[in-house]
Amino acid sequence: MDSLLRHMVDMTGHRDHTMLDISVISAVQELSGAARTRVLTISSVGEQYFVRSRACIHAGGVACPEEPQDSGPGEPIALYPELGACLRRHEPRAESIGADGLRRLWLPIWFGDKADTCLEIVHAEPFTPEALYMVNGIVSVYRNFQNLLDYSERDSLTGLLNRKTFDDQLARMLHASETDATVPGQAERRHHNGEEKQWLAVVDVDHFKGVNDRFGHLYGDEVLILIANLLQSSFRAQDRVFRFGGEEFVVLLRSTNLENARRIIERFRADVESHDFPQVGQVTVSIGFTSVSAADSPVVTLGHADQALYYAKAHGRNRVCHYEELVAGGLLQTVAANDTAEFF
Ligand SMILES: Nc1nc2c(ncn2[C@@H]2O[C@H](COP(=O)(O)OP(=O)(O)OP(=O)(O)O)[C@@H](O)[C@H]2O)c(=O)[nH]1
Repeated sequence: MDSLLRHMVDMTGHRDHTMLDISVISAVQELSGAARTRVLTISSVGEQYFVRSRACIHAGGVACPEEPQDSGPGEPIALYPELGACLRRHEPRAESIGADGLRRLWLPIWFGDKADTCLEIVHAEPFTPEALYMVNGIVSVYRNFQNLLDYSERDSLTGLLNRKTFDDQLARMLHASETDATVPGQAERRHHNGEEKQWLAVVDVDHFKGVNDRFGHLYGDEVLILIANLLQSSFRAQDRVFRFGGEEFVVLLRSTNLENARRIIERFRADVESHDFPQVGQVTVSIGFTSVSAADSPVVTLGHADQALYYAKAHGRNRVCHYEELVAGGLLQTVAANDTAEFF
């Protein structure tokens, strides 16, 4: 019991999803004597579901986060038919015995009818009812605590990440890109497709005050929610989408070349332009984007994207502008920046 309490104290002491993941798999691993425990992210691309390992611990090992690579959304769920059936039927758990004779127990973390996280426990022996009871208890605490963390990290209107989480997510993305650089084959890919970088885009709804003034705040809110949905469906699972407040959104695009970044951002702009917003009709967005480098502070990077955004606003709106291109063309000037502000 001491050990269980110690793990509960550890789990509930974190204010960060990665640390929470690590403490839950450490707890399950130690208390159930598993061969391996993982936290899986479940994502969908179109109609297909995929699983990706987010954190892992082996017997006698140290739990650690697993950074996603850019090779795709993960393994197709078809590789784990029992888990796929469990998710389709909204069941609390699934079990299977692998070719290695080891048992796998999957425990999806359900929030309503959605589960984008799942615990996987690999065990040599069948689970006793006592072990299952304890693991289910840990999973319930994990779910409640994840819910609390989500609540503090997300914008209540759109469900997107909020401004508070931006610096942390940016640092993670830069760290992950450094890790990717050591993956065999990445250097060749860069050589063929142009340099892969991280990108930051600032999205601002055009004439949004007019939407509120003509249709009222409720319809204005609905427009923001629909734009948030379009953002989430336009960008990849590895990218990050934030609402910075008001009608301003920020996207962090992970590891792609300039041509792709421009194409993805432009596609989103066009998606908004062609969307029929109930009652309101057509809405457009202006977007400024820039490359992200570890050498620049988040404030400086945001300042660059903002400069490009204001250029787009001043030159007709409903367009995408690239900061480095505007500077190279003499249309914007870089101004010596410090870490707190940049003026132009
Ligand atoms: N409905 C709604 N409106 C909001 C929210 N947050 C900010 N706003 C409104 O967004 C509007 C932003 O207006 P402005 O900053 O003048 O910009 P704009 O009308 O979009 O014009 P441009 O950006 O120049 O194209 C203001 O009227 C705010 O009151 C929100 O959460 N919901």
